[in-house]
Amino acid sequence: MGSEALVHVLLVSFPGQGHVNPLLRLGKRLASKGLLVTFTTPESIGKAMRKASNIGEELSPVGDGFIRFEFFEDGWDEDEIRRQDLDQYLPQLEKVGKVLIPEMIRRNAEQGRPISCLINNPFIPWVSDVADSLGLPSAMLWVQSCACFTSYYYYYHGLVPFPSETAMEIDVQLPCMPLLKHDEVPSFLYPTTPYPFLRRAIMGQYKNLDKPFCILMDTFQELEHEIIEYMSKISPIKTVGPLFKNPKAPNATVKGDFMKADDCVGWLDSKPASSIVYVSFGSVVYLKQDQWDEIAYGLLNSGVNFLWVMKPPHKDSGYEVLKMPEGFLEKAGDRGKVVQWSPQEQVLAHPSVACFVTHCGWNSTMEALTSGMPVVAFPQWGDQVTDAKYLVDVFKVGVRMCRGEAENKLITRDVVEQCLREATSGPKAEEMKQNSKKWSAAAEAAVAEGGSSDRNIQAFVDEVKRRSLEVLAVSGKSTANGVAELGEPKVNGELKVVS
Ligand SMILES: O=c1c(-c2ccc(O)cc2)coc2cc(O[C@@H]3O[C@H](CO)[C@@H](O)[C@H](O)[C@H]3O)cc(O)c12
Ligand SMILES: O=c1ccn([C@@H]2O[C@H](COP(=O)(O)OP(=O)(O)O)[C@@H](O)[C@H]2O)c(=O)[nH]1
Repeated sequence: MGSEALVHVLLVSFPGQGHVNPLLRLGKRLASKGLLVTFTTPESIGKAMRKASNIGEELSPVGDGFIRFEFFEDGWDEDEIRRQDLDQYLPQLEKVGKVLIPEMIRRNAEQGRPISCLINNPFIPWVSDVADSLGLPSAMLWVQSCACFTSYYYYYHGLVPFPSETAMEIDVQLPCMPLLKHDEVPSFLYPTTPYPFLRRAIMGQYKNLDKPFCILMDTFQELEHEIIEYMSKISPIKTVGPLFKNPKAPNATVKGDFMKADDCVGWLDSKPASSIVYVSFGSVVYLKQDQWDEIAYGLLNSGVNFLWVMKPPHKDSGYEVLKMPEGFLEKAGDRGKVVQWSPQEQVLAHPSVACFVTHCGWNSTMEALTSGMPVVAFPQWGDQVTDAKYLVDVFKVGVRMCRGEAENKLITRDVVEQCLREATSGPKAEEMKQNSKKWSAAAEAAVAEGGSSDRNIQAFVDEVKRRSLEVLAVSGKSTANGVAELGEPKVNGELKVVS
């Protein structure tokens, strides 16, 4: 391969699955447009990613560019339980990151790969400070909906009243959004949330919101049209989603799963079209045993086929390990399959799958919409309750099975059964399927060449390239042509291209 010069961006991710997936997908998108991308996150997760996904030391070609990985130590022992406490872990990440990320940047420059831009996702806002201190531009990838971005923005700036100790049940009206009932507002904002540390983590990002020159979002103009237009006037947002659709680089090439997906495609293949209900609550939500049992019986009683993800709890989470009800697997027989982790993108794209019982995390929401998959909404907390509202009432692709953990209500097997029936057969199911197909087509168009998200990505890449010349001119450390020299394998092997 001949010598090539590529602009180099560094992506710094918070170590959560729902954060890594969209940032890595953005990395692949940027690489496919001809950038060199280095993806970094703490080694604790790096280890899991290397084991579960096909990640090595090498540079992987993606479209016109490349992606590579470097991990950094978070300074704690492998089995440190304080990682479970974000109020302790986030300051620790900031402390070490502010030293190690500049070192990583320096090392890359010395090796002929000067970095021109930093991109982070929420919970690690100090990445913009690192960029500032080195005279580099930074951008942030927001990994939830624009509606949630707006909700947090209005809360942070105190622009409208939100539920408070004195008025818990007030509804919230934000511009260009449907009226949110008190329990449809992102639940970290309730005064009584059991997760105030997640509110603090998100608010930390808003404190630094003026630093990134651009806020990329994993949504698309046609999906949240009015609110995107409105917020664009207030904040430098650019919609680039759905990131998981990458026409130029199939996702299978580089993945960031923390757990190896169980093989279930053969089983899906063996079932009739639209006969399976896929059930998954993402990577962090963990239900209680009594609720788990009701879902199990609801699945049995409804007569559907099902693929159910039962992930093990994190060893330090304090969650009790869930069990299937006595005799459940025997009764289900070949009608059901239970896995620890699924290849969700493949599952949602599979013709045997009829609908998705989801916790409505934003990644799952975008993946379902893009795959044309109707949903049964089972939100628990955070942005999930707002996403459920949109899936059911705005996008009209879902039936609601619950309103969230705050409701503190056991959803019985009868309700589960009724929702599954409604989502898989009859006029409502048909209508949801049609709407899903419409969103899937709109999503495809947004990421296709010349579509709204594709144009935004291209504009972002052009801007990064433009700024990279400024950065290198100022730093005076430019290589002959102002960008990283690639292609000639270096003696230390760092830049060896494997194909
Ligand atoms: O990984 C975490 C951690 C965590 C804690 C300790 C530690 O050492 C490492 C990680 C804490 O809260 C989370 C919250 C999340 O909410 C999820 O965040 C997504 C992206 O914002 C949304 O789309 C979903 O709806 C929402 O459920 C997703 C996560 O991945 C995490
Ligand atoms: O069995 C599973 C469950 C989840 N996911 C992926 O994990 C991510 C979960 O993100 P989401 O925002 O939906 O939820 P979170 O885990 O952050 O609550 C999504 O990209 C899913 O496709 C997966 O690949 N296999």
